[in-house]
Amino acid sequence: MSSSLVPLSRASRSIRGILPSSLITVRSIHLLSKTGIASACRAEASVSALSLPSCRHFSFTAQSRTATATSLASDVDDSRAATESIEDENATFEGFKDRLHPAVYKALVVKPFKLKTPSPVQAAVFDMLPGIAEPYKEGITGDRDLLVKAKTGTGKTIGFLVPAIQNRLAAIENVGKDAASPHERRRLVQEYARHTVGTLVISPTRELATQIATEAQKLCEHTDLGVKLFTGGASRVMQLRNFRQGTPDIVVSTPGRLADFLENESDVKEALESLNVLVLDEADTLLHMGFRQEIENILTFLPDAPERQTFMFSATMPPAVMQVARQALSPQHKFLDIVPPKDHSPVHAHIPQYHTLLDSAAQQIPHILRLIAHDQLSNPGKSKVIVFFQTTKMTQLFSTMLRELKRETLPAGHGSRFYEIHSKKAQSSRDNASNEFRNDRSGASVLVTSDVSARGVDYPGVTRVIQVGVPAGREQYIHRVGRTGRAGMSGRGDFVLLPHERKFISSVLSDVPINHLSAKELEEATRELAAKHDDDPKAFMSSARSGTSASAPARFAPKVQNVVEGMPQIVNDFFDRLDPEAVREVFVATLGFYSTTIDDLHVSRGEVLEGMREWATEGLGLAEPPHVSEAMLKKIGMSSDGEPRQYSDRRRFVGSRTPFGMRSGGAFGERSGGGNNTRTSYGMKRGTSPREREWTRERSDRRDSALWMDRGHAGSRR
Ligand SMILES: Nc1ncnc2c1ncn2[C@@H]1O[C@H](COP(=O)(O)OP(=O)(O)OP(=O)(O)O)[C@@H](O)[C@H]1O
Repeated sequence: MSSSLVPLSRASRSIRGILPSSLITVRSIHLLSKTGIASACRAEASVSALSLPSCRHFSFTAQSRTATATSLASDVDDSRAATESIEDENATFEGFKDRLHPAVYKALVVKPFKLKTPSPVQAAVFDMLPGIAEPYKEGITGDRDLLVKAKTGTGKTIGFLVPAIQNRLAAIENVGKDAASPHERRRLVQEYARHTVGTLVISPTRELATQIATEAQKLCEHTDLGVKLFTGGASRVMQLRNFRQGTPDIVVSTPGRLADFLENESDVKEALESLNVLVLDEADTLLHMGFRQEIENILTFLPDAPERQTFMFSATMPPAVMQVARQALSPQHKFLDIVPPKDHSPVHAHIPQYHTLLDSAAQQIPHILRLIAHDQLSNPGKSKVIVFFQTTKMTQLFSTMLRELKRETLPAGHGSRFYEIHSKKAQSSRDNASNEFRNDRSGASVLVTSDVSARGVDYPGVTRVIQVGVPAGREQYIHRVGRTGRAGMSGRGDFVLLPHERKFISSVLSDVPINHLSAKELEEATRELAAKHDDDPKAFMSSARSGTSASAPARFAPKVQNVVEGMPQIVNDFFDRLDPEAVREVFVATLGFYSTTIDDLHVSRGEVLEGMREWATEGLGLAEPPHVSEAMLKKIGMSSDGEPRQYSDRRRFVGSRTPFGMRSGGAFGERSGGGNNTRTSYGMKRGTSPREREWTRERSDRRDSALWMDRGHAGSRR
């Protein structure tokens, strides 16, 4: 965002934003009171029998039953830092009844949430109520800003929304206390509520912003408060109209759309000038390079501390970002680290994690399919898998391939439902996919996605997260795994690495409890489960029928063993239908990705390039590795001096049919240059996917080719 966004009148103002650390002295130490910690820990006691439909047991592991309050000054004066842990005791929301506003309490406990027990992070925050939700008034002091680190899926959203909502309710209550008449007071309250924003929540992705706004709306159900959502990719006009109707008590936004409105819409700008509470969710992402400048600029439009309270929440807080975070908070802020003192892993111990280092890229697709098959067999009628890929292009290609292959390679076959989310999709299509996956009850669903789904997004009941290839850093790995095992439920993480990515585990994830699983072990485990199914399909599927998640569980093939055994051949035969040009696009995009993560790989650029060449030939059956000019390699930071090796082996798959480098026509405008991949056929040669075959037949039947062209292209436009 350009610096012109900074209003001139405010440009010279002292911004409690991102200032050089030397300009701010961390001078206060604030610890949670003993009672505070005690009740935080009480809340973490064996919590169960919650009535959330998706969450039968919200029980935290023994290791996670300790709240830690650490002074922000600990690096300044270690002797004054403190860590306390208190024994578990049972706790319920009832215990916080006198601290929660009756309307908020009702939303949490009665309807719509029907929760029984606060999570550790919620208990720690609620224990600071009502003080933490006190609106600003002259002379107010105390620990009003919060920096909170708590594991993924532990209810941070409610943790920050409750004090934010209570702050707004209290602020409205304070308006017009000295008014001459009740009528005058009503007028003042209306005026205030209509023209000021109480809380602004900034979130890095549209999906997450939408989810937070929904959660806020539910929490406000028994109040008159209004929730407004600003996100890119949706109609500006509609969002502004919505903002101007009712009251903007809580505004949830992504940074880009917010900056746009602040710059161009004076009423939005003015309403935010008297903001009470700012929440940065996924704070480390927002304060990291990609968003930092935009956030800095947004901060210039908001009041400074202490008028503005700031809450920052995340599951991860790398030291460098922590420094920046501290500078964006008031000196009197509190740091809640809801991670047990000896548990340095930000991932729950109850989520078993496995990594597989593939011997060859040829194993990649079979291994991914086997992991999905293994999940369907391990969780019959309840399988819900998320597969993460490194880039949008890679996500598009694998989404196509997995959909095309599902019928013949997965136990639930055609009944397996696939969803696709990435930034090249139109927002409406992203929203639909997100909602449908969230509500999917097929018991055999798979979301294929890029990192737009890595953080914060809550899909209850995800049984497994599969990460294909190294992510963009340690934090991203943690957040991706955090899409499973949420709210105390079980889950599993699998991480699939190509040979050139082998050093990532030891160099980046050394403190994460991650087990090795060989491709062979998975193969055997899947085979065993398939045999068990085939022995007695009825008994095997009985858990699916008794399970609560699937409404009509997808049925398995009668002989799952045949499916499992036949999969490698089906995959090999499939390569013939792949469009080499699409593989080349993915190849280039992935090299670009590696150029930004090369330090985490601890291998040379030459080795990565070689590894990707093998991926294209061994893994995806190209006759030869894609040609990328030296100039292009230089441009994307992946230039290599090494000689490429000779490729001969897997030419049989495509080489004879489609000369490398020749486009074969492409599928419905969904080719290079991006565009919105609303079709499922990215990466397929024309006429090779069932749907395309069908459409191609249709086309030849019709004389009106123009009509066909319209149909073919319509879906790929935004
Ligand atoms: N006290 C509670 N009891 C039971 N379930 C809860 C409770 N609080 C929140 N949940 C549920 O737990 C799930 C995870 O909550 P939420 O998305 O807020 O987690 P988070 O900590 O923000 O995760 P992430 O770090 O991934 O953003 C949601 O489905 C939410 O409705």
